[in-house]
Amino acid sequence: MNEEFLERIKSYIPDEFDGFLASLDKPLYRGLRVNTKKIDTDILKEYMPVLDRPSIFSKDSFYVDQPLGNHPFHLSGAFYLQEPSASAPVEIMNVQQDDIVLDLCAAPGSKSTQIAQALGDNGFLLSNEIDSKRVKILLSNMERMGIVNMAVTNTTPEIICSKLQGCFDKVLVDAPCSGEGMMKKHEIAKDNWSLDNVLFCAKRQKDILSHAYKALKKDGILVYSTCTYAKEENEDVIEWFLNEYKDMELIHIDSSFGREGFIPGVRRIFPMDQGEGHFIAKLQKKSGVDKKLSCLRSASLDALVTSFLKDQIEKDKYYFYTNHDKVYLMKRPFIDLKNIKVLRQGLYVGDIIKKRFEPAHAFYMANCLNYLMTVDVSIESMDQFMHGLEIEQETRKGYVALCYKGINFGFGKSDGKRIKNKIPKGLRLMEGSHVLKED
Ligand SMILES: C[S@@+](CC[C@H](N)C(=O)[O-])C[C@H]1O[C@@H](n2cnc3c(N)ncnc32)[C@H](O)[C@@H]1O
Repeated sequence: MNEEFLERIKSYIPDEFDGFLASLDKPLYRGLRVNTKKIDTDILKEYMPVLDRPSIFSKDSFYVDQPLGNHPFHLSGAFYLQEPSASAPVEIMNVQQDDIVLDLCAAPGSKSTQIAQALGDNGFLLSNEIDSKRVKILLSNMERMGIVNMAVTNTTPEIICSKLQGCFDKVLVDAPCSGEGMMKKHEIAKDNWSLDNVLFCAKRQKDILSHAYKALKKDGILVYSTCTYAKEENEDVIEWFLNEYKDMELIHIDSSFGREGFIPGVRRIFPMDQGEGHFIAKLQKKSGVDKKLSCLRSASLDALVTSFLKDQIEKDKYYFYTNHDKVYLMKRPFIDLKNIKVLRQGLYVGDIIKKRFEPAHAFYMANCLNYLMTVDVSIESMDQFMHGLEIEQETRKGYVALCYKGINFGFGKSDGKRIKNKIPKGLRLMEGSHVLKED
């Protein structure tokens, strides 16, 4: 471990330095957060007795020890694997059902999916990620979790915030940082630590915050978080921000977890606080404008699409958007995002291909649509399906949503006796890897 880094930590917490050192040899804290958009937490607890240690950082979250990537409820998006303290920033944000939220540094999406599950039918989340590879992972996590009222964009904070000035009730800046709280996870970070990198990150964080400021509406809330301990990237950035933007006010965080940071009101989580480490500050913008996002009219649909939708969901409840034969759906009007690089807005319903409509996997991942045709399968059939195989099951002919214990994990096309596999190749399990049997 880098000596200079350790000396700095010692200067921050001299009385607890030994505890900090001891924490580095302990296993990582692991956790999961229930996706309450897909399953009720009490029901999931019944199915998964392993969920017996609630997280101290947010409701619907638990400490877990074992790897659960192939658990049927993970594959179906009923939970998200998230280090427990990483859920604290969104808990502190206190998202309301109708909020319009911007997550400015969003990939891979642990906090975006957490924000989305707190929003109601009128709420909207814009998840932006600057990195063109990471944004694809973000989108696939949003799809797996079945998020409907959202957009995933791939641009800079400067572009997104200047085009949508004064539009957001809440903005999350979960900033790129030197990642000191991740050193246990990434061995490489231990050797790569340098003060130059800390200072480089601090400069970038200030830049991102100055853009985030523009996106906030009057009275809007900004949550700033990092997973690093460096004061230069945490308290110093917030002091700079408050000094630079006089209408920003620090809101005192008074949570039951973590501890007060090195300026009053901000929160720090050290590994001795039952999570790997985070810094959180909450601020409110006291002046400025309050603009509404400009909305689009719901698209009129081709007859092919209408007849597909009538067969699958109660179509009249939703708003639609079409682009080059692709169809998307939301529970609220679509947003005008012209001149912004958008990967997705809304739930991808499918494509018109020649004279037929081909549904998309994403469409069948949102449990909240109340699909008219679902089929619940055994864990063995789910395993077969996740390997791209057909399954034998009597159902009505046509497209069916496939569920495990009522939670959607994909779809297939049935001839009445067999269901043809429609799980995208990239999501299938590899040979030798299997859907976990529940404990
Ligand atoms: C700490 S991670 C975000 C984690 C995410 N919020 C989550 O909970 O899953 C920071 C993200 O900021 C992105 N990033 C890097 N440089 C950036 C910049 N200059 N502006 C905005 N985002 C940047 C990184 O690609 C990375 O995905």
